[in-house]
This record gives sequence, structure tokens and C-alpha cells, in this order.
Amino acid sequence: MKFLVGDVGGTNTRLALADASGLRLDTLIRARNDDHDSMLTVVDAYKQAVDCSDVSAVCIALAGVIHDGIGSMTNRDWRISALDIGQSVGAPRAVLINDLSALGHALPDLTTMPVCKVESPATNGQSLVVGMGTGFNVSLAKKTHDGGTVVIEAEVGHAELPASIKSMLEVELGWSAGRFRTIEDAFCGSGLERLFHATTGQTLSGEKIMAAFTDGRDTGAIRTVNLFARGLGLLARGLICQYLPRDGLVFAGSASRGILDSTALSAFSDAFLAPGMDVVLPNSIPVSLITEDAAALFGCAHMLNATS
Ligand SMILES: Nc1ncnc2c1ncn2[C@@H]1O[C@H](COP(=O)(O)OP(=O)(O)OP(=O)(O)O)[C@@H](O)[C@H]1O
Repeated sequence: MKFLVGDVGGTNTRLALADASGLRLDTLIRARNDDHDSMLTVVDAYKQAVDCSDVSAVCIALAGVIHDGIGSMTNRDWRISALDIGQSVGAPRAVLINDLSALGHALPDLTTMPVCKVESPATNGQSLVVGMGTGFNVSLAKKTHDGGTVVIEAEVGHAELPASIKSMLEVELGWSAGRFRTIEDAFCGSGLERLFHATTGQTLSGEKIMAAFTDGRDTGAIRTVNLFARGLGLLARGLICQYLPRDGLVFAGSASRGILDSTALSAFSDAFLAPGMDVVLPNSIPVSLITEDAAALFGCAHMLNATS
């Protein structure tokens, strides 16, 4: 068996081959979407670099919604057809899944980096994956009695920002806080850029804001990143009440890695672990970070192996 698996985000696409033993990381290629007109040209470029003959099935995870084998990207003007991609590599079977669902299915195969540790966690078989890259979304992964995983999809990024975060932004940013209406307006790579602009009046990419924060000399970057991390802690507090993920809150995506693998972690933890919630205690929920950029591909490989 030979599979083609992929993860199409708003900014980047990752493609690799997989087989019965799992993902073949030696075949992994990451492409910038801006260098391509469509997903089909990304696949064409991949075929030039990696031998895709005899691929029997394709699974592509994408940041968007899927209806009848067509995926519409949330943060990119691409429509992705499972049939077209299957035909492009000559595979008789091709499926599309939501990228956060793929991450939920990938959890059993991933090692994660602990961010907030818990002495003796109470488990309920539920983990919440929080993806923060070009966009924001979550999925709930629930272990089943037969050792499998059921994944519940969501489109949380499009929900209104919680009132506690709106109030915090109003205090910190004044009228500019009105630019942040949905969760995704604030909590993603471009949300960090928007926050930096509202704080300093300047424009900088998410990566450069984090680099300036780490450098420690740019007060605007320090203020922005700490505000972002504090807001993310408040958001995470609300998410654990909504989903009760006693097995853990697991962050993924480039923006999550940038923020939580930095000294801004303390601003996140202070907000997340603040006293005052009696029923669900945040300090009983382990928080961790997926450091593998191609994590969703493990979920695609897992899905194809489970259904072939
Ligand atoms: N170190 C960093 N800190 C903060 N933000 C970052 C960092 N590196 C990249 N970003 C931002 O993360 C976003 C890209 O995230 P990612 O690489 O997870 O892309 P993606 O998979 O295409 O996104 P998605 O799946 O959410 O559509 C960009 O907005 C980028 O500016």
C-alpha cells in the first residue's frame, strides 16, 4: 500500500507518502501556497520531486469546510476537489478531511511537549486540539472503548470573542479593540500582526514580532506578545469549560509554537491558571504543544490505514 497524504493550511501545504507502517517523513515536502495557483499545481510539483506511481489512496487535510468531496479553504481562495487530486496521482480513492480532525486522529502517534504540567491528571478520554496558524480552530478527540478515536469537528475561530477578552482589549487598546470581533480576528498569525498594529501603529509579520519579542528590546513587541498570550490563556480557560478535555489541551500550528515555546508562556499560564473556577480546575488539565509541523499528516496516514 502506498498513500499520498497532505495538509493544506492558509499559508503552507505539506505533502508526504505513507504506507502500512505510517508516515514516510523522508518524502515530506513543505510548499508555500503563494508560490502556486492551486492545490493541483502543488501536487504536480510534488510528483516531480517524489515518485507517486502506484499511490492507491489519497487523504488531504485542509483548513476549511468540506461538502461532497469539495473543500473550500477558510483563509485562501482555493477550492480543492478530492476527485481531481485522486486523478492527478492515479489513485482510485481520495478523501478530504478537516485539518483539525486530522490532528485529532494523529494524537496517538505524536509526542507532545508539556507546557503546563499536572501532578496526577484526572482522565476522561477527551483531548482538545487547538490549532493556531493562519487561522484558529479546535477539535475534540475522544477515545473509544475499542481503542479508537472519535473526533468532533468545530469552527470555533468564527465564534465571537469572549467578553472577558473583549474587555481586556478595550482596557489595553481603547477604540482599536473594536477591530477584534471573532476569536480568529485575534488568535492566529495575522491576529498577532493586527494586535501589534493596534498597539504600535506598525506592520510586522508574526515571525518578526516574535523575533523582536525574544530579542527583548522592542517594547511594542513585548507588550503585544504578552497581551496575546494573556488573551490566549483566558480563551483556553473558556474552552476547557466548553469541552472538558481532562486528558489535555493540546496546541498546534506555527503561532502556537511561537507563543507557547517562548517566555510569553508565563503570561499564558497566569491567565489560564488564575483562581476562580471551582468546577473545572484549569490546574488539573495538562497543556501541551505539538512541535511537529507535519502533525496532521500522521492523522491522514492513520485514517487511511484504518479504512483500507
Ligand atoms: N514563530 C511564530 N510566531 C507567531 N506566528 C507565527 C510564527 N511563525 C509563523 N507564524 C504565523 O503563523 C501563520 C502560519 O501558520 P502555519 O505554518 O501553522 O500555517 P498553515 O498550516 O498554513 O495555517 P492554518 O492551518 O491555520 O491555515 C502565519 O500567519 C505566520 O505569520
